[in-house]
Amino acid sequence: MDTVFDYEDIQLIPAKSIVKSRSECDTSVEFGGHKFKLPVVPANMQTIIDEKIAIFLAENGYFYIMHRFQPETRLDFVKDMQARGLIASISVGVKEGEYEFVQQLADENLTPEFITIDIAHGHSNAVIDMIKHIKKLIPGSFVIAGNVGTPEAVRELEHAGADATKVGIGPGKVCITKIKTGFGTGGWQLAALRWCAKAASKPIIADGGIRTHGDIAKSVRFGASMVMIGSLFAGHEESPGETFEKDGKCFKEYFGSASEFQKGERKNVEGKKMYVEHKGKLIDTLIEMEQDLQSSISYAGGNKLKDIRTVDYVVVKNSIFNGDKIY
Ligand SMILES: NC(=O)C1=CN([C@@H]2O[C@H](COP(=O)(O)OP(=O)(O)OC[C@H]3O[C@@H](n4cnc5c(N)ncnc54)[C@H](OP(=O)(O)O)[C@@H]3O)[C@@H](O)[C@H]2O)C=CC1
Ligand SMILES: Nc1nc2c(ncn2[C@@H]2O[C@H](COP(=O)(O)O)[C@@H](O)[C@H]2O)c(=O)[nH]1
Repeated sequence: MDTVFDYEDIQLIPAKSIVKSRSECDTSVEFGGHKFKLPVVPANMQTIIDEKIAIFLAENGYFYIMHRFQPETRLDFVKDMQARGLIASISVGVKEGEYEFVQQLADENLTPEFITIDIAHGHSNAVIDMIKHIKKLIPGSFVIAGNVGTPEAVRELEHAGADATKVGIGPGKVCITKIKTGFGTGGWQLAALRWCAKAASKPIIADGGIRTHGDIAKSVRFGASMVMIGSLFAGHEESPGETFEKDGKCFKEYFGSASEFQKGERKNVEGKKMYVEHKGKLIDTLIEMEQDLQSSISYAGGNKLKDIRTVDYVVVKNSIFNGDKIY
């Protein structure tokens, strides 16, 4: 591991533009055999995505991953999405009941297009066993496994059969893993992504720590095929979190999947809750993300997402915000 840095420490260096308009730049990405409008996926968390949002995203060409916190609804969810002709993309854990759920999918001949194994410490035999279980029973599903933060973990999960790995332990906005345990990639997530991407032979999802739209381009530059985002997707009109009003302003709750609010108990808590100012419609954020990424591609001197992959960059420790606030 050489120098470490995070998103705010990096600036990408512009190259001569080859387009007349940013609208010529194509932000689409191929992932798991499907084409999506953006290399971005809202976090599979209960205050970020629900069934309505999943349908909206799938119908409009965006990737989504449904969370796993209403386990009893997942079978019908898969059936419903596929009956609509939409991609079914679900999450699973690693406890005993999850093995039975995968068996149930197989028994009913259901093959969700994507299954994400959503565990805090993904570099474990528990995840390796679940990858093997899914691949044995539902070989047609594209399996995303995580979360991890080292090249060894990426290699082991890929070797076990994962089709993609998710990188990010502790960089999330409502994450307290780094404080509670002393471990993780919080504060150096972008460098960890680069470290992992160098070892990967399959796609990587960068997960957590995205604070600005420019961070999406930086993730792509450092090896991400897809970028998972929580806080920037919280607080929308459609967001599932509860609305809260203070001093005439509207806020929505955003809480961690390992918070007491998700777990319903204070045991092994590694997440917290915050209130995010109301942001308007989800589609407006997605459109702005697309426009900003088109602009990034033009600054990269190209017209496709992959043109960002090869741009030069500089490390400007703690200086790029220069006191500016983003939003
Ligand atoms: N990306 C991140 O940085 C983090 C994300 N999260 C999110 O929180 C949610 C809950 O995660 P998680 O607690 O894994 O899920 P679960 O509560 O479903 O736990 C999964 C299993 O793994 C065990 N487990 C949990 N943490 C560890 C660990 N550090 N080492 C060994 N075994 C462990 C649990 O047992 P037991 O509970 O008895 O230990 C349980 O058997 C997920 O959605 C996850 O993505 C949570 C923390 C960090
Ligand atoms: N350590 C924890 N990480 C969590 C928890 N719940 C979710 N997450 C991770 O955060 C990202 C979203 O990060 P953001 O910076 O975009 O807001 C999410 O995808 C998970 O990987 C938690 O309780 N503890």
